[in-house]
Amino acid sequence: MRDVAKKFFALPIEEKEKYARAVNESEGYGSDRIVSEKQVLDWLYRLTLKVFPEDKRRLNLWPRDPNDFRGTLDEFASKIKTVNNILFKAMARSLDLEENSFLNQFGDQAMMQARFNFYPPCSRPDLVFGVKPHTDRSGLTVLLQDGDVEGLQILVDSKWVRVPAIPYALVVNLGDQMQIMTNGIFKSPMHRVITNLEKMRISVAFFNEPDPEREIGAVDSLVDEHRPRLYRNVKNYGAINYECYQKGMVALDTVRI
Ligand SMILES: O=C(O)CCC(=O)C(=O)O
Ligand SMILES: [Fe+2]
Repeated sequence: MRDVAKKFFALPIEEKEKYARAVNESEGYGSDRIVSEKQVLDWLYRLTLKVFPEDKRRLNLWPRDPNDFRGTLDEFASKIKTVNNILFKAMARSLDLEENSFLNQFGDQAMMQARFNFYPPCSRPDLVFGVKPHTDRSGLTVLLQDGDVEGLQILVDSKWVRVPAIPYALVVNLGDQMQIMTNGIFKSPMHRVITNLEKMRISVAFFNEPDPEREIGAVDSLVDEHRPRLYRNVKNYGAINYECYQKGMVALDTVRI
C-alpha cells in the first residue's frame, strides 16, 4: 500500500491533476477545500477516495498509474474493514454492551474514506503544520504511517507526544463519532502532524464513519442519572467537523448539550 502511494505521488503534476478534486468536493487529489478566508493551509497534498459503500466509489478519481493502485487499495481497505468490525465488537463488549451496539449505528451503508497524505519537505517547519491540531471526524481511523519518517503527535495531559514510526504497525485512533456514541467514555484524541526540514513523509488514513444519512447518538445504556447525555444526536457529523477544523473550533463542543 505504501509503495503504490509513493509511486502515485512521484508522478508528474499533470498526471496527478487528472484526478484533481473539484472546487466544492472533498474527493480527489489536491490540497484543502477552502471554507473560510482565515484558513491556514496545511503543508500537504492529499488524495481522498471513498472506498465504501462500494457502489459509491468514483472510479474516475482512482489512479490508473501505478497500475496496481486500484487493486491494492481495494484489497487493503477490505482487510481494514474486517479489522474495524472486530474492533467495534470488542469495544462494545469492553463496555458490557451487546456486541453490535456500534456496528448497528454505522449501518450497512457505513462509509470508509481512504486519504493518502503526502508531506513534502518544508523549509520553515516552525511556521506551518503538516496537519493542524484536530480530532478525527470518524468513528475509527486506521492509519498506515510512513515506514520511517515520524511526524504524528498526540496531545496527552497537555503535552505533545510523538507517535513512533513502526514499519509494520497500524495506528488505530478513535474519532469524535465514537466519543458521541460512548457518551464520552472513549475519547477522540487531539493530534497534529509536524513538518520536516529534509524528508518527505507519506501516510494513508482510513476513516470509518457511520452512514452520513443516519442519526447517531449515545448508546442508551451508557446514559443514566450518573452519566447524563453529553451530546445531541447528529447526522452527517463529518461536515460539522470539517467546517469547525478550518475555523479553528472544536467540533464536539458544537454538539454538546
Ligand atoms: O499523517 C498522519 O500521520 C496523520 C494524518 C491525520 O491525522 C489525518 O489525516 O487526519
Ligand atoms: Fe487525524
